[in-house]
Amino acid sequence: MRNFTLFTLALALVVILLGAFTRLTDAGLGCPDWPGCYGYLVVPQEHQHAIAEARFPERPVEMAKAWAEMVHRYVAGTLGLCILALALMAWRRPAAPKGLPWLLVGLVVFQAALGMWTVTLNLLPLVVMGHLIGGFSILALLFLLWLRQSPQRGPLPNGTKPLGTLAVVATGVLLVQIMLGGWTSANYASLACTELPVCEGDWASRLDPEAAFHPLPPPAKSYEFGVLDYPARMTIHVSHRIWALITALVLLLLALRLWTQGLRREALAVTGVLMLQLMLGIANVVASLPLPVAVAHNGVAALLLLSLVAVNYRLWQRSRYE
Ligand code: HEM
Repeated sequence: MRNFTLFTLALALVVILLGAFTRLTDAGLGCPDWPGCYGYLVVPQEHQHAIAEARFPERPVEMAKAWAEMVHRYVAGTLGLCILALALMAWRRPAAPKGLPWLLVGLVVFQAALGMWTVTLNLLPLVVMGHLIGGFSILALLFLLWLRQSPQRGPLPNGTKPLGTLAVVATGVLLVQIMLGGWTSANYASLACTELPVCEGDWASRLDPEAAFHPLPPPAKSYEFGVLDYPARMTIHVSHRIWALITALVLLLLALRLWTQGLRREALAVTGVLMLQLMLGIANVVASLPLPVAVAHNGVAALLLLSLVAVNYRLWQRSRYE
């Protein structure tokens, strides 16, 4: 079951990367219906285009986008089945964790509903960001499930006790940063500031937090390419940058404390992945969001979250020795 959990974890990472690819290639509405594609089980063939376009006249078939969307759905469906299989395996094994696999089943069902609403609500930013967070939560919990089946590591060095709280705070700070990233992407605010390190123009006097963080944007037929005006998008972008600074400081403090307490492997993992993520974020801005960089920025955010799950697990597992 441990190996199958690892396989499912890897599959979840693939689904997250496919989701980022779909979002970043503007293929989220590549199939305007759900769960089918223009009413078909697979992407409509050339000879079916006329019928497909009669069903959805406002959305001519674009094969590349439809394929991106459907591949994401098929692989996500496979992930859902693997999670269900994990829950059934755990149920039959007396020593296996029981609650976590079924929590994952519930989450993956909700995630499928969010995937449906992403399409039916025409990329409403709250749903798009929620779908991203759902994916990250599934990944983090699968990793936790794998850790719980892994051999126990030795007792912690003395003095690491207070680090547990710092690790939880750092995870909270990182989650806010991931949400802000998802909000940046879902509101098409990625290119609202093009200069570094500070946004161009009189940005500070034009901030509009109310419009930027209102959960529901002004009603629109579709939210593809964003509906917020420039000050709101710029505010979202700037917030993601400023919170990145706070995240970096908190995570570096955690890494420093881990290092001095002898947990060097954990300290190096957090620092290394954080540095990579910051470089990818900066490259996003400098090079105007190249697709591979933007997809990698999403994937490395997921890895950063996993590094903190590992740190928390290590620090809090001490209760088993006490
Ligand atoms: C700890 C640091 C950071 C984390 C965890 C993080 C995380 C994220 C996440 C999860 C997304 C959403 C990606 C998606 O929807 O596919 C995102 C988007 C973005 N991030 Fe970051 N980020 C960090 C730092 C930065 C920095 C320092 C910059 C620039 C200076 C930056 C620029 C961007 C941009 C432009 C986007 C939008 C890309 C898009 O449209 O997909 N990020 N970030």
